[in-house]
Amino acid sequence: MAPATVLCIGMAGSGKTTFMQRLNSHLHAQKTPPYVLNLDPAVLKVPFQPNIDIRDSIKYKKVMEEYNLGPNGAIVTSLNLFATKIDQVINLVEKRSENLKHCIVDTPGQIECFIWSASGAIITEAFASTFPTVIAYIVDTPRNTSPTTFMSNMLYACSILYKTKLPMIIVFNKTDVKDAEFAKEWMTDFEIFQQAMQSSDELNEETGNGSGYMASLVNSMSLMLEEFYSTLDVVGVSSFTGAGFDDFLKAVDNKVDEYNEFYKAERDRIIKAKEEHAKKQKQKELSSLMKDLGIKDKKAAGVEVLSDLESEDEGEGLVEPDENEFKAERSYTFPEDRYAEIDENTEDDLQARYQSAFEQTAKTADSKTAEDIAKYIRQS
Ligand SMILES: Nc1nc2c(ncn2[C@@H]2O[C@H](COP(=O)(O)OP(=O)(O)OP(=O)(O)O)[C@@H](O)[C@H]2O)c(=O)[nH]1
Repeated sequence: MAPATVLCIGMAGSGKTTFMQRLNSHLHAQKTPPYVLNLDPAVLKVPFQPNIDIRDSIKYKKVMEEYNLGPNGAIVTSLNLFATKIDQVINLVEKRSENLKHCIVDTPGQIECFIWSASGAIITEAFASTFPTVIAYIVDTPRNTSPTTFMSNMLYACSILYKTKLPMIIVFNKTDVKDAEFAKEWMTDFEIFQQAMQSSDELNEETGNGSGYMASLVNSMSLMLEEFYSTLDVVGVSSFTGAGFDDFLKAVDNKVDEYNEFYKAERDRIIKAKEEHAKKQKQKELSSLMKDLGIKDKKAAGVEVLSDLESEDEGEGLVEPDENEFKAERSYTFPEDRYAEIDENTEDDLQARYQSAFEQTAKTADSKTAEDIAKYIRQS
């Protein structure tokens, strides 16, 4: 069975690393030790034993010096370097997957370095396309008791859901300091949240009596958030005491079911659609190439594969030309004797020509894809 991958994401100081440590020991106590990854290159000490640690292969300080980068640039560059090896990492996890129930991943506190970078997307995608993958969004509960801070944090979580398109669990951490009931209530009862906002000093300071532009904006956004909350599982935990970790694991199981039922199907659909589009594109290119080569005997040339395309896309496929018109139009490209050669070619010979023409097209298509990827990375 494929292990459930939990990506721990959260603002700096929300307690991701401590949460990872507690989750690791909790799973060890249940005799189901997880596979542990640390993807934070800048962390000085990790209080758990990771199976794979980005710091073993990439020295963050050296990256800073060598590329003359600031702290965040160095995190992104370290992740870029790591992303080039992600297939090897996935292979390592896959090799152990038979005996694994969970794979847990710690990420850098600078969320944007991970979520909004090309390498973060590559790493997330590599996991999500191999294992059922869930985001655990860690929230520092005591620091989110103000409705505006709370809502900003939830908007950030929403943008992560939008970017990763993966099932998400909101984990209210540090419940030993502040119980998470207030937050759960805000997420389930819109009126209670509105009341909290109206009596919020923070909001009143800016708008006089909580009724200006800010208040109405916050109101509209909280309506949008209601929709977002309905897709989430919410748990309160204390990474210090270990409270709430059984609930968290139940939420992971729940989200894995959701992943298999909805998210995986959606992912597979997108990947299939992309593959089919690329296939059609290649067939189209091949079709016009065959036309340019002036190959008449479609069957001998092995182009019966085009029949689907021809029926779907009339006029764009390989069209049987009128005999006279064909010769008159193409005579400057292919002299008469060449035509004779084509017509009399054996099936094998034509197949070889077809093959080489196809490879040529494929090469062009690949280099275009590579160019597009480079363009995307440069833009993002
Ligand atoms: N009271 C309490 N403190 C916690 C809990 N979890 C973490 N902390 C404290 O919160 C602070 C930040 O914890 P970290 O685990 O380093 O947070 P992080 O999100 O990994 O931080 P970055 O690596 O900077 O992103 C530390 O002082 C922890 O001791 C908790 O459940 N309860």
